[in-house]
Amino acid sequence: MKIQCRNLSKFFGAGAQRLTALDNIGLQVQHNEFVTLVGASGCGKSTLLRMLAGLERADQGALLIDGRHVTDPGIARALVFQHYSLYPWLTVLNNIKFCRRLDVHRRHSTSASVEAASGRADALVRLMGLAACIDAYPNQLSGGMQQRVAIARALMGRPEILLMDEPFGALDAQTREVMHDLILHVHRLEQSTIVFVTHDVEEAIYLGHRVVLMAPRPGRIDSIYEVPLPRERTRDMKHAPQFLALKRELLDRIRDTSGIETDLDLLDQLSRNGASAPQGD
Ligand SMILES: Nc1ncnc2c1ncn2[C@@H]1O[C@H](COP(=O)(O)OP(=O)(O)OP(=O)(O)O)[C@@H](O)[C@H]1O
Repeated sequence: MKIQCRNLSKFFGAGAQRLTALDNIGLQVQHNEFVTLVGASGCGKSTLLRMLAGLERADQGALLIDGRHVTDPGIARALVFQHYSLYPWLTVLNNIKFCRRLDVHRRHSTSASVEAASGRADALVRLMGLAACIDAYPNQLSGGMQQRVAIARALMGRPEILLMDEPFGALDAQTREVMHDLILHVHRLEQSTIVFVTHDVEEAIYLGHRVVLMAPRPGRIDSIYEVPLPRERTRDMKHAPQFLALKRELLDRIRDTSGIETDLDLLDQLSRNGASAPQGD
C-alpha cells in the first residue's frame, strides 16, 4: 500500500474554540492509483493533502507512506497548488530545473547528476508542450501554460506521489479539459500515485479511479466511490449513463452533507424571530 491514513485527526484552536478539521480519517491509496477528494467547503480536503505532504502534523492517528511514518516533507512527494507559485525572475526552463531538493543544486553534485537533471528537464518540457516558451518568463504565459510549468517543476524530482490542490481551479473550461488529458498522460507515463483535491465533481470522476467524498463539521470521510469506468479515460465517457448517475449521486450527497440547508433554516428562523421582535423607539 502506498499511502495509509490510520484514524487521522487534526484539530485547530483550543478549548471552546477547538475545531475538528479532520476526524478519524481512514484511507488507503494503492501505488499508481489516482484518488480524487471532493466535498463541501471546509471539510478538510486541503488539510488532509497538506498532511500527506508532511506540511501539517496529525494530532491523533498515523500516516504511513510505503509503510514508514511521515513526519516531514520529502522529495518523493510533490505538491501542486491552484496558484502556480513560479519564480517570476526565472525563465520557464530554469523554473523547471529549480527543484531545490535535487542533488544537482548541492555542492557535491557531480557532472552526471547535472546531466541527468538537464535531460529530465528537457523531457518534461516536451511532455508538457512547453518547447516553444522555454526562455519566456512566467508573466508572459497564460494560466494554463503557467500551470504546465508548475507541474513540470513538481515532476522534476521524480515524485512517487503527486498531491494536487485544485490545480486547475483558476483555468477556463477548455484549458481544463486539455489539462485533464495531460495529467492522465503524466500519470500513465510516470506511474505515480496521485491525490487530487477539487470542487468540480465532473473533474473528480473523469480523473479518479476512486472519489473520496468528505463532509464538514467535523471534517470526515463520508463515503468512497469506485468510478465505474475503464482506467483509460476518453472525453466521450463524460456522457455515459454511469458517469452521469455518479455525478448526480455525488452532487446530492455533497449538498446533503454541506450543512447549507441547516444554515438556511437557521437564517429563516432568525428572520422570522426578527420580524416578530418588539420594535424599539
Ligand atoms: N491553519 C489553520 N488554522 C485554523 N483553522 C484552520 C487552519 N487550516 C484550516 N483550518 C480550518 O479547518 C477546516 C478545514 O479546512 P480546509 O482548508 O482543509 O478545508 P477544505 O475542504 O479544503 O475547504 P475549501 O474547499 O473551502 O478549500 C476549515 O474550517 C478551516 O477554516
